[in-house]
Amino acid sequence: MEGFIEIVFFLGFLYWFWPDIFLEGASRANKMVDIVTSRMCDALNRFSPSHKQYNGSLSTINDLKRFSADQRYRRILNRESEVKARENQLYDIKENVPPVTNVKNRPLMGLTCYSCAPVSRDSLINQASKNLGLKNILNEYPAIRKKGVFTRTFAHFTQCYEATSYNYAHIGSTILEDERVQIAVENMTAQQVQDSDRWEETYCEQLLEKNQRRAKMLLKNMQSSMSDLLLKFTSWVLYKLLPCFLSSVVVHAGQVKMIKEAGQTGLPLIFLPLHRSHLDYIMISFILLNNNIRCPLIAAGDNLRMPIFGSLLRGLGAFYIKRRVDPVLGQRDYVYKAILHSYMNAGLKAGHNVEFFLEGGRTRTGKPLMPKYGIFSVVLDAFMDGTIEDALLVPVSINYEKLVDGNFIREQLGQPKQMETFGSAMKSIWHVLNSNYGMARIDLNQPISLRELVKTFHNGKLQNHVVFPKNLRANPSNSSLYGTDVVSDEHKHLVEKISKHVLYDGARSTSVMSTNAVAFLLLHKFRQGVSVDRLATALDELRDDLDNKQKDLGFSGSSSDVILYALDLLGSSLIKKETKDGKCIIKPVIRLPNVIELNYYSNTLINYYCLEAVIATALNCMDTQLGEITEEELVEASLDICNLLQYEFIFCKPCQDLEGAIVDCIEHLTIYKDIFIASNVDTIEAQKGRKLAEQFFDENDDNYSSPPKQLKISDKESAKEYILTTSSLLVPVIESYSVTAFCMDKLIGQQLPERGLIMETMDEMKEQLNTGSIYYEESVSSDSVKNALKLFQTWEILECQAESKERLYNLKQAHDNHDSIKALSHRIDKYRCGPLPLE
Ligand SMILES: O=P(O)(O)OC[C@H](O)CO
Repeated sequence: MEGFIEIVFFLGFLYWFWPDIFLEGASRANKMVDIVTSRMCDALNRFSPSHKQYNGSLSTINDLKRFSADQRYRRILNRESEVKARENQLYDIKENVPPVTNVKNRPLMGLTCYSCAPVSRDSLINQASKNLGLKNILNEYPAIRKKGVFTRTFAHFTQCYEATSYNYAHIGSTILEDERVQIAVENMTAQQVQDSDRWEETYCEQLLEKNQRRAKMLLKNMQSSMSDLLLKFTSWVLYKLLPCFLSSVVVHAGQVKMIKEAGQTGLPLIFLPLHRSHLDYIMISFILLNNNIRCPLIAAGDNLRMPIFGSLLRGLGAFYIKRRVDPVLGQRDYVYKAILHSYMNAGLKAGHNVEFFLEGGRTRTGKPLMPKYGIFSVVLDAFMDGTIEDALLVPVSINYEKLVDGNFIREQLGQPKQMETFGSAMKSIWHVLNSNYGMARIDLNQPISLRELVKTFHNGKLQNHVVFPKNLRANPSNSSLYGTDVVSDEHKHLVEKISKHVLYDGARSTSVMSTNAVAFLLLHKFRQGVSVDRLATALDELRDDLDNKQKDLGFSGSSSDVILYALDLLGSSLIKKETKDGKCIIKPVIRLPNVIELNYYSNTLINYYCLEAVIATALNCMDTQLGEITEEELVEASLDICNLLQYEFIFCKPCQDLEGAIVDCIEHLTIYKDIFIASNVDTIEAQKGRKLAEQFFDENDDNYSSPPKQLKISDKESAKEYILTTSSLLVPVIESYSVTAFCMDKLIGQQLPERGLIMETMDEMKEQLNTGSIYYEESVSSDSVKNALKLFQTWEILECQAESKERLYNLKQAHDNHDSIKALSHRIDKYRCGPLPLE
C-alpha cells in the first residue's frame, strides 16, 4: 500500500512540476515557460536591490517563447557567459559588475589544524586549489560546457545522468548473524530472565525468540536502501527546485577538489556537518553527486521516518537511529546498540562514506551545540579494532542567508518541539518553495586523518592497531541522545577531544552572511537604531576585522547595498525603518519573540569573538579604576568566565591550552585593537629582564617568583567603546544563567521535573525583564537555561535523576539551602554588566 501511495505521489509530483510529460499542448508548454521565466526573474530581482535591470529583461524572456528551437540553443550556448555574470551578481550585492577578483580571491577556509594534524594539513592541497574560486553549483556544472543540442537542452538531466555511478552496497543480511548482535540478544534475554526471576526453559526460549524478532525489526527500521538512480533523479529535481527559493548555492571549487582527491584514496570519508537545517544533508549529497564523489550513508533521527519522505530519505542514504533512548531502559538496550554498531561497521567495511551530525540536532540559537558522542565513538571503535585502516574526517560548515526551516522561536520560549509529520513536511516544502531564502554557502573543510588525530591525542603512541579494551559506560546527556551516548572509558577522552575539535573547526570556517553581519551590529552596537551611513561604516570595520582574522564573507560590494539587501531578507518583523529628521533610521525589533530570530543570525559571529568577549567582560567587571591590572588577574577572571560558559562555547582548539589562548588574545588586543598600551604590556627589556631573572634563580627556588606582568588599559574612547560593546555579547547568556541560579531556590527541599523547572525559570525571566532586573530580551532562551542546569550539575550543586520518561532535578544535600543558592547567584552575577549606553 505504502509503495502504491508513493508511486501516486511521485507521478503527481512529476505532473505538477513538468506537466508537458503527460499532456502535450502549446498552452501547457507556454505556461511552463512562464513559470520558469517568472521564477528566474524573481530570483534575479530578489538578488538585485534595484529592480530595473531585470524588469528590462522580462520582455526578452517573453520573446523567448516565440524563439525557434535554434534560437533557444544559441541562448544556451551563451549560458556560460551568463553564469559568469550571475556569479558576479552573486557576490556583489550592487547591480554593477564587480571585478572578477571579488569571487576568485577568497580565502580557502577550513584548513586542518597544524598542531594536531600536520600531515593532513599538508596533503590534498596545493596552490592551484587555493587559487580556485567560489562557484554557484546551480549554474556551474560540467555538463553545461558540453557540446551537442540534446546535452545542452537537457543540461541538468545530462549532468545527473552522467554523474559517476556507484554501487551502493546494501547492508543488512549479515548484521543479524554478527557475533556482537547474537551476544547482545543472549545478554538481553539473560537480563530479562534475571529480572523476572522465571527460569523455565520454554519461557527463556520465548524471550530469546522475542528478542531475535526485535533485533530483526530494529534492523529493518534502521536500514538504508541507498539507490544510485534515486540519488540522480533527486539531484535533477533539486536543480529545478532549489532556484525557486535559493538565489545560489556557493561552494569553493578548491575545497571540492580536495574532497574529490580524498575520495580517491579508498578511505571512508566521514562528513561531519554543523546542523542548521533539514536541507543540510540534501545539499551535501547534491554537491557530492554532481562532483562525482560517492554519497554517504547518513545517520538520520527516527523522527524523520515518516510516510513517503521516510522512504525517500532511505533511498538517498538515510539510516535511522533513535533520537532519544529511555534514560533507564535505553542504556540497557544492548540489542539496539549492537545493531547500530554492527550496521555502521558493515557500512564502513563495504566502502561507504558516512555522514552524521555531531551536534545531534539542529542549532536553535545559531551557535553550535556541544557534541554528542555516541555515533562518533562507533566510528572510532571501528578504527581502533581494525575494521578500517583509517578514515578521513571532513568537517562541513553550512550557512544560509535566511533560516530555511524550523520553528525555533517557540522552542526557545520553552515549548516542546512539534514533531515532523507528512502533513507538516508538505506544508513547509510548499512554503519554502514560495519564499526567498537568499544564498546558501557550504564549506567542505580539509579532510583530517583519524589515525593522525588519534596518534596526536595519544601523545604519538599509536601502535599498529592496538585493540583497546572496551568497557562501555553510559554517559547520558540531557538533550537528544542521538541513538546512544555510550562511549568506552578508554576512548572517551579521544572522542571528546576530536568531536570538539571538529565542531570548533566547523564553526570557525563558517562564512559570514550579510544577514549575520547586519543582525550582529544592530543587536550589539546599535540597539537603539542607526542611520544607514553609520551602519555602513560599522560594517566596513567589521569586514576589515574579519579579513584580518582570515574569515570569509558570503557577500561583497558596497556596505550600504549589502545592508539594504540584508534588511530585505530579514524582513520588517525583525528590522524596522523609521524616518527621523528626514533621515532613515534602522532599528532592530528587540521585543520578544522577534528578537530571538535576530539573535540567531547574530550568533554566527559570536563564535569568532567569544574569547575577546570573555576578556572584555572580565575587564568590565574588574576593578580597573587606576587603569592597570596584572595579566595574571585578567587571565584568572577570564578562565573563570570560560568555566561559567563551558556549555555555550568551545573557546579554543582542544589541542590548545585555554590559558595560552587567553594570553594570545590579550596580545592580539594590544597589537591590533589598542586596548592595552603596548609599551607597558611587555617591552623587550622587560622580557629580557624576566629571562635573566629566570636563569639567575633556580626554577625550584622558593624565593623566586617572576614579576607580575602589568597591563595598562588604554584611555582612548575607542578602547572603552570596544570593551563595552564586546562584553555585551555575553550579557544575554550570563543573564539567563543568573536567573536560572536564582530559580534554584525553588528546588530547596524538593524535586522538580525538568520541564516544570525550565518553564518556571522562563516565566521568572520574563517577569525580571518586565521589572527591568534583566536588560536583554534575548536572555529568554530555553537553551541557555538547559546549559545552566548542566553546568550546575558539573559544579556538583544540582543532581538529576532519570525516572521512566522524566528527568527530575534536586539540589545536592550540601547545597540544599538559601545560602548556597545566594553564593551561586553571586558567582554568576559578578560578571553581569549593564545595558549598552544609548548611542
Ligand atoms: O533539530 P532536530 O532536533 O529536529 O533534529 C533534526 C535532525 O536532523 C533529525 O535527524
